[in-house]
Amino acid sequence: MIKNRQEMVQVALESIRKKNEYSPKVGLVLGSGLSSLAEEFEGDTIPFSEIDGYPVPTVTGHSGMLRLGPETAVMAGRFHYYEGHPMDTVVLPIFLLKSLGVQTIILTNAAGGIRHDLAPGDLVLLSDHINLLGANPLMGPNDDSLGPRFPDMSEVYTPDLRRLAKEIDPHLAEGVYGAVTGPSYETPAEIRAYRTLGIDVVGMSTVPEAIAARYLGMRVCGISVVTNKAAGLGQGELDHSEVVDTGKKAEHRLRRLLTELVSAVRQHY
Ligand SMILES: O=P(O)(O)O[C@@H]1C[C@H](O)[C@@H](CO)O1
Ligand SMILES: Nc1nc2[nH]cnc2c(=O)[nH]1
Repeated sequence: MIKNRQEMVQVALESIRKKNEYSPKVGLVLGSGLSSLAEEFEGDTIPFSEIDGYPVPTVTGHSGMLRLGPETAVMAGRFHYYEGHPMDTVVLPIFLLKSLGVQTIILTNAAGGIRHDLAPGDLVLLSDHINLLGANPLMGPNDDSLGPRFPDMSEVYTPDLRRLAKEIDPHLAEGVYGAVTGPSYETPAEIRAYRTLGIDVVGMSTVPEAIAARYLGMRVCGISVVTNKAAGLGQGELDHSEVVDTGKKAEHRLRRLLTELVSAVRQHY
């Protein structure tokens, strides 16, 4: 299994290296409705379809391209467990970013707000997460040259990065992200249960990526865009097209946060 993943990384890396040789230190993954933020960052645009062995996103709002430049590598789109991908594929972008030279990763997503003070359009800086996916991307044989068999997860979201983000946007909310498989949204009863667990925002991604990134020794920052109140807390039914639309509307505030955070990271490390 591990061999497969490392082979996939190698194949993908070789096809990217035919296009450019940049080794940026900062990586970003853009969630639902956030793909156009990639244009904020300098680099060559490489469609996922031109990266050998790389899947193409099947979800609206994930454009499916890598923007690779001297300072940043931006994945506009990601692979979700609910799309039917094995965990190795879900975290392939993280292993690939690591092999490109990335040391700090900023993971973004669209999420449902569970905590009462969170409204659509709000940004939430992740302080921690709860993995309800029933799977972990590090299961299977371990390659000790990449990371430890039992990696510590007591500080997944690097405190220093959270401090930098709060300096840029002092009103930024903080909260715990809960990852579920989806693709069905939650029932109101599930949301009440998740609240008692301490989950502030709920989504279908990010956690496997964060686990893989910490395993690989990267600094990790997580940012959720609250695209809707979670099931039973708002009005009406949940709909992915609204998730994408609200994600796009939050782009302005997120754009400033991401661009300033990237420059702060470059100065800081
Ligand atoms: O990739 P993210 O986590 O931003 O996408 C969220 C979770 C589902 O893929 C989708 C549900 O609307 O948005
Ligand atoms: N699981 C889940 N994912 C989301 N992504 C955006 N909104 C939601 C939500 O309410 N629940």
